[in-house]
Amino acid sequence: MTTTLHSPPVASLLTHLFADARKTDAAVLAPFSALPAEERRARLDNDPRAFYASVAEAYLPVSEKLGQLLYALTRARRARTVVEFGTSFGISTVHLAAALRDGGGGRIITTEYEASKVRRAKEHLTQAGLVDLVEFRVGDALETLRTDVPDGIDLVLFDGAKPLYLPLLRLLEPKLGPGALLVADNVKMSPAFAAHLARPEHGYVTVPLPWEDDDCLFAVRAA
Ligand SMILES: C[S@@+](CC[C@H](N)C(=O)[O-])C[C@H]1O[C@@H](n2cnc3c(N)ncnc32)[C@H](O)[C@@H]1O
Repeated sequence: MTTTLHSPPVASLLTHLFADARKTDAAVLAPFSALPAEERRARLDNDPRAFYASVAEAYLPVSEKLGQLLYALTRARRARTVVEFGTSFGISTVHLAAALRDGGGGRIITTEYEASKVRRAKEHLTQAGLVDLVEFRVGDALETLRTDVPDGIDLVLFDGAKPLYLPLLRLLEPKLGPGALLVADNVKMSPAFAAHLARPEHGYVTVPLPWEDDDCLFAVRAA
């Protein structure tokens, strides 16, 4: 028996997308990577909209490991409702949607600034045979997720502009179901978000994922 994640159309699409991402991102991000660390940090923190527009050709995907974890968590949670902040070209969305398919269905609401990225993400989800599970919202997540988000969210992936992690969490908190799962990538760049989750009175149990090449945080809404 094979999962949707490992089935031929999805597995070969992901192999191709990860390979293209390695090649494309190295080229697109080269000028940014050449800047001093402080300058890179300032660009990301001060004007994330301009930063993401300047690298709109880059995938900036989750790692293969994090993709596998997203699939596993979505299945384990028996998720029906998933929210994703940061669609890009849809690599993480494919993992989440494959898990929903294997778990019996559901809906991913995913949101992205760049309309050109959403077009490509839709193509990828269509190639994977998973597009029916995904609702794409184009625009700033703080606006696109302000309305029409159902109660009882099972899992949220935070993978967009880091200064928005905490405001978005606050926006979505009333909609989180008991035991909801949160996964945040590059969380060191969002210390206020990590600090909010770490305070016992906020009701989360958090686990940093100890991956040397990535800084992800996993949290459960436990109370
Ligand atoms: C790290 S990439 C997402 C990668 C994607 N999750 C994947 O694994 O393929 C971040 C994306 O979030 C988008 N983004 C950043 N801030 C956003 C915001 N405030 N609203 C909507 N999209 C945003 C960027 O344009 C970029 O494409």
